[in-house]
Amino acid sequence: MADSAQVPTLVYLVTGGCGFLGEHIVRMLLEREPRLRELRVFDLHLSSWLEELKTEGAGPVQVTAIQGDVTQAHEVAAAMAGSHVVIHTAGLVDVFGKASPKTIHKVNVQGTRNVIDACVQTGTRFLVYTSSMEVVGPNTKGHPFYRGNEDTPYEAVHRHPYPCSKALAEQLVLEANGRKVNGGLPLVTCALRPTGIYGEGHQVMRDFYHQGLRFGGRLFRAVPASVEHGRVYVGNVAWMHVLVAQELEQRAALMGGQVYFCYDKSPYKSYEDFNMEFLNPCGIRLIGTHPLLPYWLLALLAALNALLQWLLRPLVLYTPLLNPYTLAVANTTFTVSTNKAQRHFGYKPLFSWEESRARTIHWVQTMEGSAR
Ligand SMILES: NC(=O)c1ccc[n+]([C@@H]2O[C@H](COP(=O)([O-])OP(=O)(O)OC[C@H]3O[C@@H](n4cnc5c(N)ncnc54)[C@H](O)[C@@H]3O)[C@@H](O)[C@H]2O)c1
Ligand SMILES: CC(C)CCC[C@@H](C)[C@H]1CC[C@H]2[C@@H]3[C@H](O)C=C4C[C@@H](O)CC[C@]4(C)[C@H]3CC[C@]12C
Repeated sequence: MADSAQVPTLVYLVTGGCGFLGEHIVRMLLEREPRLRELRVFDLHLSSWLEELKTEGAGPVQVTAIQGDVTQAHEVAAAMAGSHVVIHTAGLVDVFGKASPKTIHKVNVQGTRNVIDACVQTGTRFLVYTSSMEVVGPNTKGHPFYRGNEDTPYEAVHRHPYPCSKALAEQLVLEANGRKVNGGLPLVTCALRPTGIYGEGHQVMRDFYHQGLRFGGRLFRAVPASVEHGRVYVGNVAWMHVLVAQELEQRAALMGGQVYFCYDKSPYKSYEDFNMEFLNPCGIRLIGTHPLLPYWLLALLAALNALLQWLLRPLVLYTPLLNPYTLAVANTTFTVSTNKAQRHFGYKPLFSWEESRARTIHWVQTMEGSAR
């Protein structure tokens, strides 16, 4: 990337730019990448805020909305032609059985292969991939990963289609580092592994909030408070993506082919206790200091849900929050403690915990159908 502090020259492409994380990345790039000339937002479904951004919020940057499908190689290549950096965040995030394993594989693995091939074909040299903590774990054996880092040994065993697909896609991205792109220069790739992302726009938080409202302002504890679940604020995840994209050229030898957990100062808590940091100030209480139902009963209910999903599939899509996989993830300690991103590219969280919390609470309070 040419050093062009005065004249913006860079063209970025963000796949999945209309999603929860994608929107934050798009807005962060517009705020924090002064070298940006054009920002291409590629997504299967284009959002209405993009139109507003194009007319009002983008300043001198040209924002180009591209409705497209990452599973279609020609669409990806056409969108990518002439871009310098790709942030590939599009993905099918499904742990509830909404999509078939085949579709998850197609979008997450074949889609990523198409992005890599398009880089090679069009001469795009820098690729940042949104991976996931799930590439590591929790594993199917329920082993805890307690404040581990990128080098912590852990038996990564995947069976669920989502983590399987993310692990395969990440591997493709890392293996592609150094591949020659059109023009003869090497591709530089990097993968970011967020833990559970929270913040403005988080669908699962929205679901828990509405469930709490339906139960008269109450949620019932299902996971022991002692199980730690890693969480990271969406603004900090977006900032990490932008920083990696900015630093990849200068630090290609160090950063190329590397993985980084996404982290910030969010506290270590159980999944439910963490959610209560936001839902409590919005009028929702978590009932019980211990899970109200014993684990064996929850496991039975989860298995029953899985059976019902299978039986009902020909008639209706039954996708409850509780299934054997979500129960296992929520009940297994998985937290991260690392400074690799700081050492390699100077990352520091842009948002403090207090700010992340305040922004998320404000979003819940102003959500459609909220109690206020
Ligand atoms: N949400 C989390 O907690 C979390 C944690 C770790 C990693 N991730 C990863 O972050 C990325 C973004 O996740 P998110 O939570 O913002 O999900 P999201 O569903 O809100 O966003 C994904 C976006 O990708 C788009 N997309 C899906 N299929 C597509 C296709 N075939 N072609 C083009 N676009 C397509 C969707 O329309 C959507 O806008 C994913 O790759 C996910 O695996 C998410
Ligand atoms: C016992 C149940 C009632 C609790 C249900 C909570 C469950 C829906 C939550 C718990 C943990 C959540 C996952 C976790 O934060 C990390 C990720 C990684 C990311 O790549 C995709 C989302 C995912 C799987 C979260 C999904 C929702 C989970 C399972």
